[in-house]
Amino acid sequence: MSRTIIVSNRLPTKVLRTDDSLTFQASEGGLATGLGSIYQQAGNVWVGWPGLFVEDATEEGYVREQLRQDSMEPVFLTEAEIRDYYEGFSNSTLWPTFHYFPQYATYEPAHWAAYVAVNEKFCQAVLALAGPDDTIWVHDYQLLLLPAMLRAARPRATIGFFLHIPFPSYELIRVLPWARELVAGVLGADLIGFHTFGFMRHFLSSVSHLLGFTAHNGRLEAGQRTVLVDTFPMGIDYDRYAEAAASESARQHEASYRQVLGDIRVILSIDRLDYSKGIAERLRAFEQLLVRHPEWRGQVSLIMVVVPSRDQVAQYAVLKEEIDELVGRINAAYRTMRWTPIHYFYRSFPLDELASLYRLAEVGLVTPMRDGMNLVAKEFVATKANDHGVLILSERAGAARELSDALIINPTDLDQLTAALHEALVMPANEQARRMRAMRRLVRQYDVFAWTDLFMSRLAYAKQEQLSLDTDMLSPDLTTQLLRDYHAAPTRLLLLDYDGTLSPFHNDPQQAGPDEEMLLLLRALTEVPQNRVVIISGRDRATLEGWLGHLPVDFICEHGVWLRPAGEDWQLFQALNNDWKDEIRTILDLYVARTAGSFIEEKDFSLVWHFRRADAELGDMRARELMNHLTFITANADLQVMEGNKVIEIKTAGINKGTAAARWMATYPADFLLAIGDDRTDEDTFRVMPPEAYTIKVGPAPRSLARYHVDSPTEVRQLLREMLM
Ligand SMILES: O=P(O)(O)OC[C@H]1O[C@H](O[C@H]2O[C@H](CO)[C@@H](O)[C@H](O)[C@H]2O)[C@H](O)[C@@H](O)[C@@H]1O
Ligand SMILES: O=c1ccn([C@@H]2O[C@H](COP(=O)(O)OP(=O)(O)O)[C@@H](O)[C@H]2O)c(=O)[nH]1
Ligand SMILES: [Mg+2]
Repeated sequence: MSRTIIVSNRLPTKVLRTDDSLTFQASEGGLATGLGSIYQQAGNVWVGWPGLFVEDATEEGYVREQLRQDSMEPVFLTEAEIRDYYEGFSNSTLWPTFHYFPQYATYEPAHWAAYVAVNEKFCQAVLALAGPDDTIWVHDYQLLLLPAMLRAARPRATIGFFLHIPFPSYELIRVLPWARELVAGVLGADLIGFHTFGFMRHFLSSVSHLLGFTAHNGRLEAGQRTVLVDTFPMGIDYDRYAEAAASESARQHEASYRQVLGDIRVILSIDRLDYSKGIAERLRAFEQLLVRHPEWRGQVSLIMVVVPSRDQVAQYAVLKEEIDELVGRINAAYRTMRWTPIHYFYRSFPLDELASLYRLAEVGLVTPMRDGMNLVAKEFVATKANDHGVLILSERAGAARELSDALIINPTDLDQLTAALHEALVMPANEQARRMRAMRRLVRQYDVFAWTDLFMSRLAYAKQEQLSLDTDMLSPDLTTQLLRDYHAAPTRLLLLDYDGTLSPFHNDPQQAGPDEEMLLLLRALTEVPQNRVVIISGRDRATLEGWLGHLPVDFICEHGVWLRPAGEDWQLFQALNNDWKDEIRTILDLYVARTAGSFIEEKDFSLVWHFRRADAELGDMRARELMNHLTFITANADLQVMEGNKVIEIKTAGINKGTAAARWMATYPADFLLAIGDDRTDEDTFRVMPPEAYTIKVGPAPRSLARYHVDSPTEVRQLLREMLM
């Protein structure tokens, strides 16, 4: 049976050492609480760190055994690994960078080395567990390299990746000396998920800048593979929180708190201690509320739960002091014998007590500077069965994309935050109910189970698509077969594309002329009497004639417009007119003016807009725009618009490499047929070839009509050399 292997840095259970014994306790933090509800289904297993340094093999065996009973597989980490990989690279480099606090980031090569090593350790743990049909779902920033590591070991594995924290703008990620490796690591997955479209957009932009891969509609052509990228806002286990809040135990806790508080109204704040959460700013806003609206003194208290987190990381320790100091100062300044402004707890609470706090609170105050999602906001909503209560939510939490009925605030705007607190406290009941009802419906519908289902079904789809369009790599065995057929054939037709096939791409197309090796190879191939060698290219005839005209090869130029069998004169595929050129050239001129680095190439019967030298993203955006523009204009003209590798070409309809290749096969029938090409326009050639022909796609994107693919022109030349041996 196939199952899902969940992999994350932290297991949903953490093991604590108290005096002489070990205790097993639920982990805090959104990832563990969110996914904690689902991993035990259907034989799934969760791989991660149990939060404990084991003392010896016996203890390790014991913990492993205990966790296995709950479908967890521990990855034990040493103190040095936790220092350098977890506190170091994960939480002192990646976390601050991804949350837009680059001033807190450190860049330590030793931390990077540990990060690589621990990702490798996780990889080994997963490989030891995963069968070929299992689905592997990797979570979060601590394991960015893991998808590619797994892919290298298991090329056909089904791998999903989800990032729980923001993905920042390229301008932040580019600062990291390891930016390329990190992004490439994630691309080992078949599907990559983010909480919001904003994070996804930043990721795609970084991939394009760092690795040169572009995406259309969330489909990223990444080297040999297609990777799907999409947004999946994570939900909570709604029923679990709603039930916990309705439980007898939560009611009792609430009643006992109420007894102590009297009729004081409660604002609630819950987070891990983290500078991304805006805790200090929240305290200042509460203080300002007491200053600007003294009527709330003695009436309203802030209950603030701060869960200890990453306390070995310097910035967290600094923040702890700041919060302690602020709370102390505010309480000292305003408290009375019967009223405490801030009830501050620096520890974690079990679910039933947490639920009673949610019940107690009229206002949920969630004000992170940056947050991937923020599940506390959703939990607060889930517990409000009576639709009474107001959520104040930072516009920079992922949750704000969904919970638009909250009071949405900018957490750096202290005045706005203060005003929102006041507004929440005076909001009429019917308005509270209207907002809360809408939010509750959403949180209930898109719960963590819906989230998992959406991700998993999309992952299955990604995999299926990947497999169905897979073109086989031209393996040594297949090469042997090809050579055998070639040598056995009395006549052979070899259709060779030029750019990207015989010759690697060059920034200036006019610099991509043949080198000595290519000329010798082509000459040698034509000297074999059984061979007919055809250069089938999109290029203009003058250029190709200048480069290769002295060789006895056939030419098919301008995508089939101009033809020249070896030793004969140039001829047109059919009579053509050029009346359309002026109008289209005017449009292309506009795109050249608006896209620095792009230019127009004019051929006898076509016009080409090149954007290889433009900024990758801008070029891509303009290309979309131009395609739309041209589709509209060429609809009634007898023209076709073709997208190639960083080019858009406009020419007379009905002629392409395929029509020309078909004419060649009819005119010069051969027993052995070979077509090699790298571009979308070469797909026209592949399409007309009979099934027994050898068709080979060159370069990254493996989705092709060709039967086989090779990596680059280097392999093409190698193959041609072998044909001569
Ligand atoms: O494992 P820790 O270092 O103790 O940190 C706890 C977790 O914090 C982060 O949670 C994130 O995931 C939530 C669910 O998607 C999301 O709501 C929140 O905005 C994120 O910050 C972190 O991403 C996890 O890996 C940690 O385990
Ligand atoms: O005493 C506590 C306080 C909080 N939480 C949980 O910790 C999670 C915090 O997740 P969130 O997405 O809000 O932020 P993160 O800590 O993941 O950045 C929520 O599910 C809370 O219910 C908890 O288990 N015990
Ligand atoms: Mg080409």
